[in-house]
Amino acid sequence: MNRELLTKAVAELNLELAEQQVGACELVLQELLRWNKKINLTAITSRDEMTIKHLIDSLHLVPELRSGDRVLDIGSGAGFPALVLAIARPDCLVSSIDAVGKKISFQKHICRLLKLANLEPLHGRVEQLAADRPGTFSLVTSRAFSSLALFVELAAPLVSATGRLISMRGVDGEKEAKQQQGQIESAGFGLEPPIAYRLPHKMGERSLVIMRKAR
Ligand SMILES: C[S@@+](CC[C@H](N)C(=O)[O-])C[C@H]1O[C@@H](n2cnc3c(N)ncnc32)[C@H](O)[C@@H]1O
Repeated sequence: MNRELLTKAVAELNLELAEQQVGACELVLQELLRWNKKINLTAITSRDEMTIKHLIDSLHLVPELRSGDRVLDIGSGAGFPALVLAIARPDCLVSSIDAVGKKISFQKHICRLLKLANLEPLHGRVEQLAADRPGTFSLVTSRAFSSLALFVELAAPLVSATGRLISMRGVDGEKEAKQQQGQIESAGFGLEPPIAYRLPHKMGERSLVIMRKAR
């Protein structure tokens, strides 16, 4: 992990991460590289790119969490953003779900290693979770999971009556959200102002599309 890059991003985002939380992020990347030699978990393997595209990108979601949030990260893969959220926000309870067992095994390994009690990695399909735990989560997130419309369709049954959905998207997030505003509203959500940001080292532009359950 590139500590300098991470520390700079933490300061710019006004986050308060203790040394132990920064160390936990470092360990996630170390373990990801180690596991990646045996099972394919990520295509990104350079130190700076992993720091930026996995850790710093995920950190942009941290200020959007409210204390006590019950978060679900759909299609969490090797744990981005779920692992970073759980490390950075011990005041929130994070569940993550992925259909691929080895990805969830990696997240469980990190939980054991870091004694991360506020992360619950679940192996399965989100469609089944919606049937098992309807209306459970105050915030449902995803990154690189699906179209915005499909995310809203799959997340809607899982979110609580006053909950929010946040889709981490590329540069076109705001445009996509406007194009699909009708569908989003018919699913029972209102669009909040999106958040656009740039990753360091010109590694891309990203956006957070935020939707709140309409009363
Ligand atoms: C491109 S990966 C993104 C992983 C991670 N969020 C990231 O940004 O690094 C999408 C993930 O969604 C998972 N996925 C796709 N459909 C799913 C479903 N219906 N239920 C649970 N997971 C699903 C896949 O197994 C895959 O790991």
